[in-house]
Amino acid sequence: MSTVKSALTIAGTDPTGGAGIQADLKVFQEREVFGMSVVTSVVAQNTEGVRAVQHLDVPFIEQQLDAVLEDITPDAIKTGMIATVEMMELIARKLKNSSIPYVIDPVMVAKSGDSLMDDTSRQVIRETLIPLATVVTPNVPEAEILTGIEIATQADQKLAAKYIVEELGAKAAIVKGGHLTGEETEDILYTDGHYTSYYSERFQTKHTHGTGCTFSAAIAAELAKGKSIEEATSIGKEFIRDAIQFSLEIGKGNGPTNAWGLRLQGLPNEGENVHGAPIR
Ligand SMILES: Nc1ncnc2c1ncn2[C@@H]1O[C@H](COP(=O)(O)OP(=O)(O)O)[C@@H](O)[C@H]1O
Ligand SMILES: Cc1ncc(COP(=O)(O)O)c(N)n1
Repeated sequence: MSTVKSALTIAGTDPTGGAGIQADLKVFQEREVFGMSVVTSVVAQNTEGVRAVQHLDVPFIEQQLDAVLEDITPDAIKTGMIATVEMMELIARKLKNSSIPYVIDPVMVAKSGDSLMDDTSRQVIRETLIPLATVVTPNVPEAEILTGIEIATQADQKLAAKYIVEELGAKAAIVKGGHLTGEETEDILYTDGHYTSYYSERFQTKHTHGTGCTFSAAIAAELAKGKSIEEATSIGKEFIRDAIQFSLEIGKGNGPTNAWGLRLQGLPNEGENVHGAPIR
């Protein structure tokens, strides 16, 4: 029996590699979890914005899902961009009786401001997918849409996280604080009647393309390894912190997070490479 853990992402694409499926797979690899993917929508986007979107036919998404699930049982599943009600219904049907840890990043709008989910789907995700989730990881605007609560403070973040669990039926919710202000970022987890805050310094950088994808994929990878929700969130927070600290100046717009940031934590001394070996 293989002891290798695997994780499946069901999401949209980013041909520049910074967000969506491509980002998720890089994170899974970094966390040493075997990454698998089912594409929902193909997105013509880059670090500057979204140019066009093509949704795949739902029966074809189902064929991809069946091809994976009839062969390999993932140890965790993550969904990202699920743009239509029909896609949500399909995924809900497939995951209804599953006990596989399931992370929902309820992707609604790209960093560039382009919409990745239509208005009806923003409401329907509350009834179809959220109740099946082990963890939901909304940013502030997404949490506002899911809960109807305006979020400006830590107390509002808490209310929203609790609402997603107690009213919408997820096992846990993390309302992320990236869109708020302050010297620190605070992400607030609510599960089993308790709140836990996860902090990091706030980096002054515009290179934050794919932060949400990176964070939720790291959490999914850790859940795949059997970590608790709290442990997985803690590792996810460390992972995204370093991925943002060492984010990449690639492209003309908002550059991507760096999935190998964690490996650069101890910056090399001058004249050494990142592994401490002398540069010749
Ligand atoms: N400038 C920043 N410095 C440090 N961490 C950040 C920064 N911006 C976002 N984060 C963190 O990245 C993760 C995703 O952030 P957020 O911007 O809230 O969501 P999204 O990427 O989905 O819009 C969270 O853990 C958040 O706290
Ligand atoms: C296919 C896809 N999924 C998600 C995002 C969100 O990215 P971000 O994490 O920057 O909000 C994106 N731009 N494209």
